[in-house]
Amino acid sequence: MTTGTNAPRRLSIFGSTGSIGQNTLDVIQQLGGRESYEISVVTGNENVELLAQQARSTGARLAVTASDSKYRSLKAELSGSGIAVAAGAQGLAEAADIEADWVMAAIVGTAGLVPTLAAARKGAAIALANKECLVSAGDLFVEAVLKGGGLLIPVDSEHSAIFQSLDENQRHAVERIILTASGGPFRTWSRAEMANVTAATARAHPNWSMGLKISIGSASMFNKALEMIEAKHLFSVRPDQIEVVVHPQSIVHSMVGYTDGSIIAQLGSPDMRTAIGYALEYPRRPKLNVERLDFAKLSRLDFEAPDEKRFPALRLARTALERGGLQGAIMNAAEEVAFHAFVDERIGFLQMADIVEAVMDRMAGTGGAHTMDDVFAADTEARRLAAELVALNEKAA
Ligand SMILES: NC(=O)C1=CN([C@@H]2O[C@H](COP(=O)(O)OP(=O)(O)OC[C@H]3O[C@@H](n4cnc5c(N)ncnc54)[C@H](OP(=O)(O)O)[C@@H]3O)[C@@H](O)[C@H]2O)C=CC1
Ligand SMILES: CC(=O)[C@@H](O)[C@H](O)COP(=O)(O)O
Ligand SMILES: [Mn+2]
Repeated sequence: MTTGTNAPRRLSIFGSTGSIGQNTLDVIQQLGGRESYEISVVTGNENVELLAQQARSTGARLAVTASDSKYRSLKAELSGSGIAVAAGAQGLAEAADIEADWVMAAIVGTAGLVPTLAAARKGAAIALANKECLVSAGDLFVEAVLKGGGLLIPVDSEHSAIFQSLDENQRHAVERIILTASGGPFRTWSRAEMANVTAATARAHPNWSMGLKISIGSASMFNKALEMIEAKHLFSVRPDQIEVVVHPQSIVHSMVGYTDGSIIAQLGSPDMRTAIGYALEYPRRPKLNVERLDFAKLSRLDFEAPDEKRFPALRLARTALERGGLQGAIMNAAEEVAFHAFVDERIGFLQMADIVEAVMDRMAGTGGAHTMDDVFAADTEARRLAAELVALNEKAA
């Protein structure tokens, strides 16, 4: 995990062109940029102009686009730079293979699983923004990190908050973890009002500026559903120890409840750079230029119970946690298909949960998650079933 006494740490940013990726590069810049760190790899997908710009400004050794069809334009953008270029699944495998001490896992969706797993197996410290890795591969992913000898440092704001609030010496006294949820743009809306919303409305998060998938997930609360499962694997807690509370201001990022009744929370402005900086410099805290909370100006902090009738995703997460095995992989895969179908206007907003639930129920008898092949097979079958349901829905409409 270290390169030697004085050598700069080598960092790879998977998903550097996205919201988390750009925030990561901002944090790296704030903390000294090329004077402090060496950038091994930057990866993106469609946005090769930005990727090339990032590769040049960071002096990365390798730039990878996940899209085979973008290889030539990335190559052209970086001609004469001396930066190696690769593409597709092979390119992502190369990205994971290059020596790195720390990897930001910020590719969106299940596409992030294979390269992140490969980097974990090589022993890099994994700063995990991509929650889908853990929801899908769960304990197998954690095992790979442990076997690789690296660290797993949560970046998701709630899990970073819990990580920061968990005292390892008090582990035995952890009673519950409390995930905060903003409630998204439809927090107060009825199901009838949500029925016809568009992706443009659903993606408008009240507090955070994020990529499309997670923003839609906040609106449907599937983001919180994924986070419940992510929490189980990160913190080895029982499902009944995981609570969700709606907190519309997104100032309290999450909390840990202890057996003496104490609650330890982490608070801050809704800015992912704090969690990213914490993961980058862990166990030290860096000095970051992010907005400071002014308690005199915060008029109020509200908390309310989540409504699982209006937001069934939370109930589905409980079901997945209770059923265990491959249900996380199944829920994750079906949700990804349903998300794309909603964005493509093939299904309505409320149908996302209907489809995920139907796929989970149909696959409730699937065996355990013993190997990664089990995970990939469950993922494939869940996607097939979800796609079938999307098509059926279109026919009926
Ligand atoms: N945004 C946030 O504040 C938070 C995000 N997260 C998690 O972090 C992850 C990233 O989120 P976010 O930054 O918002 O997402 P974005 O959509 O903003 O960025 C996604 C990144 O993944 C790349 N990408 C897209 N499709 C593929 C693919 N098939 N293969 C490889 N790379 C691909 C994109 O490339 P390109 O843009 O070039 O097409 C981009 O670099 C998600 O798992 C999310 O849940 C967690 C907490 C907060
Ligand atoms: C920044 C972050 O971690 C997101 O997951 C964010 O918290 C989404 O908020 P909600 O899902 O609570 O709306
Ligand atoms: Mn989160």
